[in-house]
This record gives sequence, C-alpha cells and structure tokens, in this order.
Amino acid sequence: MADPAIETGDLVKTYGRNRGLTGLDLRVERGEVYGFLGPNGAGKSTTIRLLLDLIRPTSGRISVLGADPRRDGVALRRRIGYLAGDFVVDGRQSARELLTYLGNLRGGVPRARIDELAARLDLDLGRRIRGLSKGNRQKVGVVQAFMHDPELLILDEPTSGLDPFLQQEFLSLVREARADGRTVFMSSHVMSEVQQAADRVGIIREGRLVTVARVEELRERAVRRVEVTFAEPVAEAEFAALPGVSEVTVAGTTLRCRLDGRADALVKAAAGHTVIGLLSEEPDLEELFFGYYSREESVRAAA
Ligand SMILES: Nc1ncnc2c1ncn2[C@@H]1O[C@H](COP(=O)(O)OP(=O)(O)OP(=O)(O)O)[C@@H](O)[C@H]1O
Repeated sequence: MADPAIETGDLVKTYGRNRGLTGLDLRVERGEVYGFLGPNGAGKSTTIRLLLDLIRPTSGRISVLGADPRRDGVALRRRIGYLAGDFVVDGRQSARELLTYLGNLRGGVPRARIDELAARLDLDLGRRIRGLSKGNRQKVGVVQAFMHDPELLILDEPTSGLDPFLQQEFLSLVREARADGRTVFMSSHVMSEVQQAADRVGIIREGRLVTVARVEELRERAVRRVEVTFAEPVAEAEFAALPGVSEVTVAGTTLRCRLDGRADALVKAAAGHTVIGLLSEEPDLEELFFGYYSREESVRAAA
C-alpha cells in the first residue's frame, strides 16, 4: 500500500512558553479530503507550517507523500499545492504574470489551465495585484494552489474571504481534485464549509487531535428537526417511543420531533400511515462539533 499522504507522530511544537502542538498524531490517506477543524489558536496553522517545513518541530515525526519535508522540501513543494491562511501577494505585476512566474517555478503550467481556473473564480488576470480587493487576492491564492494539479493540496482556511458563490466553486475544485485521485488537507474553524467536501474530519483542540470521524458518521450522530405531514392525524405516543426520537408534538395531521442519529425507525413508523409531506433540516454538525469541545472541557473539569 502507498504511504499515507500525511503522517505525523507525537508532533510537538512549542513557541517559547506557548504550546503550539502538544503531541499530534495525524494520518491522512492518499485520495481523501480531510477537514482539519478547530477553533482559533488550536494549532492548525502550526501543523500546516510544519508539514511544509516553514517552521521546524520541537520533536516528533513528519512524513509527507512518503518524504521528509526537512530533507526533501524542494522536491516536495512541486508535488504540493499550498494556500497559506495569511496568503499575501502584492506588487505591480498582473495576476497573470505572477501566476505564470509561480507556475514556472513548479515546472510550468499550461496557460489554458490558469485561464480556466481564473474564469471559474471570476478573476481578472489582467489586473495588477496591487489594485485587487482582498477577495480577488484570495482567488489568486486558490488558482496558484490548484493550477499545477498537485498530488496533495494543503489549504489553510481556504474559503475565508470568498463570497458564498465562490465558496461553492472552490468546493467543486476540491471535489474534482479528489475525483482525480489527489489528496486534500484543508483547515477551517467552520464545520459547515468542510462537511460539504470532506470524507473525514479531524478535530484539533489545544494542540492535539480530539477526534477523527467520517463525515457520514458525524451526520449519523447529529441532531435534526423533522416534520412529517400525514393524511390523517396520528398518535403522539406511537412516535415518542421510537429510538432517537424526542420532543414529539402533533398538531392536526403534522408531527414534529427532534431526531438524534439515524432516521430509520422514524421513517419506518411513518410509512405505516399515508405520508403527504416530509421535511428534515440539514443536521447541525456545528452543534456536534462544539459538543466535542464541551465534553472535553467537562472531562478536564472533572479531572
Ligand atoms: N510565532 C508564534 N509565537 C508564539 N506563539 C505562537 C506562534 N504561532 C502560534 N503560536 C501559538 O500557538 C498556538 C496555535 O496557533 P496556530 O496559529 O497554529 O492556531 P490555529 O489553529 O491555526 O488558529 P488560527 O486559525 O487563529 O490561525 C496558539 O496558542 C498561538 O498563540
């Protein structure tokens, strides 16, 4: 089996007395989209900078695409697309000039590829970088990360600064990269933007991983509100006893409830009647995500 795309073992980074990472064990498989989630200051950027050898670890092991970033940094950088959280570009050159220059550093990128990405993100390549808005500079950052079709994309808070339409376009780029067999590692402090594209999510808190789960697993565990409309009134009691179902109310022919986890029992019970309509809100993974934090905190408080 191929090496994982990213692997770290007991990775520690201290900044003087500040703890950046306190022992991070991370494993990202080839071909997956991995969402790296955590609040500000959790250690996401520190991890990413270590993976790219922009900073050096205090201790621990790092392997990226089977190589050691400390030894093979230059060769590795060509195989990686990186978007920094604080991606800054400035200068008198046009966006096209900058992207062509960066493309040449990575062994050359076809002009048509740059044009295609720019068109999708609605980026005017002829404009000078200096005159671009923050959002447009972020687009330059996205284009430079994807344009050479790298094996591994490492994206630090990639959608911050993009408007909702562009976020969707960005997520399409991520899905296409995955369909091509590439690996994507993207950090965020917002669950909702990651859940749409990620296969797995790792949650980092205070310098270490709190949990790793598949997005479907999180979805299964998530809580949602459901509303079912029947042809005839139904009995509240029939539904209140179902696994995962709580807070049942029946008003006329409409049943409303809270659903914790999978919908199977509720759907099967409802199917015993004539169902006119069914509404289920998207599960709020955000709630679950913060649930992990508070659980962690209560464990610590108890200790
Ligand atoms: N250069 C530095 N010097 C001192 N402390 C630092 C430095 N960089 C990061 N830290 C500390 O390390 C911890 C992790 O920071 P990091 O930037 O990796 O978090 P993050 O999860 O990326 O958050 P953000 O989204 O805010 O960037 C924080 O407590 C931060 O204060």
